[in-house]
Amino acid sequence: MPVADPTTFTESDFVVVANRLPVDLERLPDGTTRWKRSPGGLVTALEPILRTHRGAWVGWAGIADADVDPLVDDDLVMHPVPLSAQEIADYYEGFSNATLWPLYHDVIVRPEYHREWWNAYVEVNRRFAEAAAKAAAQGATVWIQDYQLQLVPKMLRMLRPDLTIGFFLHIPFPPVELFMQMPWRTEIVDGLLGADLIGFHLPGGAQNFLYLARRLAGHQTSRGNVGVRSKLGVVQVGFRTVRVGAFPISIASGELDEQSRRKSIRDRAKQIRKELGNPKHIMLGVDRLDYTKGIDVRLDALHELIAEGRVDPSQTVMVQLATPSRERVESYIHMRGEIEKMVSRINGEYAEVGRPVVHYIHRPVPRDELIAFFVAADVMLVTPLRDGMNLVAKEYVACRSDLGGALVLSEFTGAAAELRQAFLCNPHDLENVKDQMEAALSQPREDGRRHMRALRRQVLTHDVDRWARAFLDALAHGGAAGPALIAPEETPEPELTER
Ligand SMILES: Nc1nc2c(ncn2[C@@H]2O[C@H](COP(=O)(O)OP(=O)(O)O)[C@@H](O)[C@H]2O)c(=O)[nH]1
Ligand SMILES: O=P(O)(O)OC[C@H]1O[C@H](O[C@H]2O[C@H](CO)[C@@H](O)[C@H](O)[C@H]2O)[C@H](O)[C@@H](O)[C@@H]1O
Repeated sequence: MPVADPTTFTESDFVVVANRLPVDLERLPDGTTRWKRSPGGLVTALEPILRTHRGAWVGWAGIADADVDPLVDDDLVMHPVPLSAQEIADYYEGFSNATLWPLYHDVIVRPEYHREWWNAYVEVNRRFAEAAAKAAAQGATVWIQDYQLQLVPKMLRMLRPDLTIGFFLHIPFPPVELFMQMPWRTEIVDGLLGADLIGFHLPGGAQNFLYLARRLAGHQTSRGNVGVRSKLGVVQVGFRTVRVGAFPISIASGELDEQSRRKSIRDRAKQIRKELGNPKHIMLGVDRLDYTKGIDVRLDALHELIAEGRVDPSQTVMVQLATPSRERVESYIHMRGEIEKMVSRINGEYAEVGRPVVHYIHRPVPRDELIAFFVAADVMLVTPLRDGMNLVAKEYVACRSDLGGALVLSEFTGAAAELRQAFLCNPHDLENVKDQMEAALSQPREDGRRHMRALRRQVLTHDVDRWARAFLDALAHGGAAGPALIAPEETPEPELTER
């Protein structure tokens, strides 16, 4: 990737600010470095958008103390924000991923609250705000992403009042009772309110935030429910109007549909089936190795289904692709051990030599290989205990132009609100997960085609471009409250502004 001369940069009219750049710098054992694609759905979703907008991306390069100049790749300008090893420990692994991540994912793991982590979070958010202020042209639009950067909207507004500022949260915004645990709860709500528009995946997250803006921060807010890509909520912050809305993210579904039809991918899918021993059923899981994803849930369910004779281990294989993630955070280390024990246990009890029941891969696989797995899989298992959206579920559907396959999908994902024809399951109810897995495995072909057709209609008509356009249009047409927003039933209730 070419490294550009920083003196040649002009400031950009459109800037995305995210914890990670779309590429990570990797240090190789011989001391040299190379760039590789960053993990996760945020990068998958935003990279194509930013390339079409010819914008700039401000983010961390993924390793400690990397003092890297701005880079250009195909018209996309990237501004690396350096983090020290201590800041990675306190801001990224600590406050972002051992405080906010578990708190916002229904406290599946107990969040830890440490003042030094918070201090690092404030400090690093300030650095991102300063980098964004430098990258943005006069009057530019700046779109800040996700829970790692919730203080940036307010900090950036103070530095650059000329900017239009959007914020999007990619993970769930928690119920009020949980958010109230946070010792710095008011600072976070105030930080977000620096934006002109705050976006969530689902209306529920937006409602939770509106309540907090009223009860915790003492601002007047609109009444009535927030809609999906419509009917925004309003928070009146002094003379400024902040809008709050629901914008479910998606994928570049048309492009993925096309890629998955390629002969090379179809051939590879057939070869995968052969390499797996031509089983009758292939079940697939694709996740970052994260305790929110419910990988343990699907392994437990498979184990019991085999033990009860409802799944035949000589005819069924499960492939679990688990990308390494946040590997130094204690809860992730623990979970990896548990999952690997479960995989060994199932194989120990039911595999034959040369024929494992569960194939477990703990490293990222190339994109084309992943698409071939989606094409090959008869049943896709997406069983998170909580997930903001889950793009994998949408990717599977986009890859099934053959109308084959079945999707088992947790009700606790954002995607479940849109993919109603999936085999929806409650991951906290193991019997229900087992029933839905069994139903997906034995679904009659014609029913499967009908379900997949409906799922594909949803995913292909609601792609990532539509998501970005809906958010950016709402951001551009902000300003003073529009006529729909000052309707009588949305007049703020004075009594609710009490602390
Ligand atoms: N190329 C590649 N992409 C992966 C792999 N594992 C996961 N992904 C991608 O990472 C993204 C995960 O997004 P999502 O399901 O929303 O979950 P998130 O990890 O919590 O952001 C999807 O676009 C996946 O296709 C892998 O092994 N290789
Ligand atoms: O950057 P990491 O710590 O390695 O984590 C990867 C990303 O994980 C999260 O993704 C979320 O965003 C997806 C797209 O909106 C959504 O589908 C998914 O449900 C979320 O979990 C995280 O929010 C990103 O910031 C991370 O980069």
